[in-house]
Formats: sequence, C-alpha cells, structure tokens
Amino acid sequence: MSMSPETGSFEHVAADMLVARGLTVGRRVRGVDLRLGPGVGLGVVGRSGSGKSTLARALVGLEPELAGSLQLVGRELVGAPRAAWAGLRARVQLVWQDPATALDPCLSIRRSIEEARKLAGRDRFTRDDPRLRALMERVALAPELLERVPGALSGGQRQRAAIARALAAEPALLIVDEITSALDRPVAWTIVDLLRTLRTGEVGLMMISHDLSFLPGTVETVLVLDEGLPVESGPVEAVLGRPQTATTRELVDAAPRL
Ligand SMILES: Nc1ncnc2c1ncn2[C@@H]1O[C@H](COP(=O)(O)OP(=O)(O)OP(=O)(O)O)[C@@H](O)[C@H]1O
Repeated sequence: MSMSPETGSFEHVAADMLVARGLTVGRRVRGVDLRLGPGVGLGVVGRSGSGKSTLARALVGLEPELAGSLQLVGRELVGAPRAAWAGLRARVQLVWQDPATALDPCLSIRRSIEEARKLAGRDRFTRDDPRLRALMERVALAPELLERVPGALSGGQRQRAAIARALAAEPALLIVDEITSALDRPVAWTIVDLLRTLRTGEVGLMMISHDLSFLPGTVETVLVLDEGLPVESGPVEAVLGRPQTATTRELVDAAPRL
C-alpha cells in the first residue's frame, strides 16, 4: 500500500478498502459493484423498496444471505466464518434511518459512545478524555449533552449524537441511511454540512438519500438502484444532470432542487 507518485494521494488504496463485485443479497439486491474507503464518497439512490437499506445492512454484516464478492482490505467475506467479519465493526459504521432508534433510548449519549468503542475494540474514553470533547466538538454538540438520553435531545441533536457514536469507533467508512429524512429542511442541511466537513478528513461516506439535492458537494459518485438492480452509476453531476434511465429521471424530477 503506497502513495501514488502521480497524484500524491492514497486514492487508489483508500477506494479498495471495501470492494463489492456482483454482490447479491437474497433476492432483494442483485449484482452490485462498488468500491469504498477513506476519502471516497458514494451516494445511493432509488425508489422506496429498491434495496438501498438492504445494501447498507449487507455492507456492515447484517444480512446473512450474500452471494458474489465482498472484500475487506483484500479479504473475501462472502462465505467466510463470522470471525472474518469482526474487522468490519471497527472500520465501517452504519447510522440508521430512524433517529429514535439510531441510539439506545435508555442509554445516555456518553454510554452509547462507550458501547460503540467497546464493540469496535477501542480503548475506553476516560471521563474527561480530551478525545471525547474533540468528538463532541466535531459533531457540534455541547459536552453537557453527553449525560442526556436521546429522548431529551432535538431530532437534529439526536442525529449528531448518532454520528458521534459512529465516529467513536474511529471508522474509515461511514454509511448513513436516510439520516435527514425525519428532520425539517434547514436542520437536515446542517447535518449534510456536518457530513461534508467529515468528508474533508479521511472518513469515507456512503450516503443513502431520497433527497438528491443533498448529494452534489457531499459525494462524488452515485449509484442508482431499481428493484434491487444497479441501473446507473457515475459522477454525481453527470448522472443527475444527464440521467440515462427513466428511473434516474424520475428521481431527479422528484428532487426539491438541484
Ligand atoms: N428483512 C427483510 N426480509 C425480507 N424482505 C425484506 C426485508 N427487509 C426489506 N425487505 C424487502 O426488500 C426490499 C428492499 O427493501 P429496502 O428497505 O432495502 O429498500 P429501500 O430502498 O431502503 O427502501 P426505503 O427507501 O423505503 O427505505 C423491499 O421490497 C422490502 O419490502
């Protein structure tokens, strides 16, 4: 794994961290190719029920019925024993769609963060750990909110806390599944801005969003699913600006503004 002499970047290596080739999930997603890793941004769009969440769940090891290939840093996971999937927990974090269930409602934000670190095999944050303070700053949440349960936060704060929980695992890749859909538009945009800030670091992003206007400036490429099948993919401006399929055109026409 070496830095590219031409570009001076880790682009090639980074994009190869998680590689799917012809990835199939039961009968719900079929034949998906993608490359994800630090510094890579991919949007996944499609109608309701097109398989976006199923794909996201498959990429964090929550879907048992896999076929095709899914490699983590060159190691095949499809058909591998469960132990082989353990490395995913520290590297890939999924933030769920529903802000009410993204975090355990009974746990304080501090406890949720501790739990995420433990599951990822990271060391514990001490009570006044500067890394904990830095994490809260990174998601623009006041440190006092650490002691609250999710129900005592606003919807936007809850999604920030869910992102903080995911980042606590120090992942190389964040997968966010419709995390703005329960928020009103101004608040949703603040979350999109946060994702954009995270992208300037080394974190890779796979963003599932039914609102296509959030994608340009946040991710570079987009994959369109239709009934579980990939129907179009490429640079986000090209795919959304000149849709090649009726599915993509329909999604673009339904977008609030692009
Ligand atoms: N656990 C499951 N077992 C069987 N079928 C499922 C399961 N979860 C979802 N499905 C079905 O798989 C298909 C894909 O669902 P999925 O939730 O991945 O789509 P989606 O694109 O994320 O939709 P949405 O935008 O509504 O969240 C749908 O037909 C759905 O009804």
